[in-house]
Amino acid sequence: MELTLDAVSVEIAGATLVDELSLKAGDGEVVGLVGPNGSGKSTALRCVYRALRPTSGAVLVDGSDLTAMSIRDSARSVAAVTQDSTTDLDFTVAEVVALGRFPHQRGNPSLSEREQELCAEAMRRTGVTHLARRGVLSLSGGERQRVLIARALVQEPRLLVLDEPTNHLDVRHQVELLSFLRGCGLTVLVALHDLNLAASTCDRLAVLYEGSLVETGPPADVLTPELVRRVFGVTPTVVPHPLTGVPQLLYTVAPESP
Ligand SMILES: Nc1ncnc2c1ncn2[C@@H]1O[C@H](COP(=O)(O)OP(=O)(O)OP(=O)(O)O)[C@@H](O)[C@H]1O
Repeated sequence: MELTLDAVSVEIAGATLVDELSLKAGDGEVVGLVGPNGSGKSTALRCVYRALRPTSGAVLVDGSDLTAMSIRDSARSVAAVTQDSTTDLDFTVAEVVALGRFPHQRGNPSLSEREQELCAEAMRRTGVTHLARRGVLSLSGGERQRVLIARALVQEPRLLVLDEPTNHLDVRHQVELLSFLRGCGLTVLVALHDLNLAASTCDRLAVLYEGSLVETGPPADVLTPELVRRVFGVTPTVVPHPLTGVPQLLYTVAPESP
């Protein structure tokens, strides 16, 4: 599925949070949205998973305007894992994962054999099978995050939108999740803070600064010391990863003089 953001702007209370953002993710492409705190990443993603309507511009999937579709129709194609995808109700893990089937169901809440297998497979993939009967409110942050990813997978989306999905995850689960995103074959739009993981995971990066797109391209073209200094205010040393050649950023932490 091809995703296009066409001059998307979001204005709230007179402030422009996203300013004419145009961006494409081709079928099966993994595109990373990076930028400092408050640069508009979550706001842009909200427009894609329909938690927010752009003030102007359009979000298109395979050329069709998302806002012209019913929420149920778009939820069959677009799944989101977001920082606010929490539930206040103490469903079990298995129940939360099964909720991912909701957009595909027509009045019949029981899962078919195929759907049950889909849920089991998603829980295996995300390593939460052993938690199936636990209440989600009792989980650790990382466990809950993996449950939400399992729920997104059973939605069988063609586009996966993830806002900081590695938050709360330990290093093994970060690497596993991002390796999954690399190989899943879905179109992926993911906001990431860790520029090294973003470089290793994404085909292309889009850099946001104060709501505007300042650079887009393959990680090796985008992550220059100049760009990182200009956008993030730190000057890294950029070295190729010894095994993959992907650019990796090293930072120097020195004690501030009193
Ligand atoms: N509903 C709102 N009303 C007013 N301002 C908002 C609203 N939502 C977000 N903002 C502001 O818009 C800006 C962009 O926020 P956004 O959450 O999109 O940034 P972000 O790049 O995802 O940041 P972070 O890296 O900190 O998660 C921030 O300055 C934020 O305070």
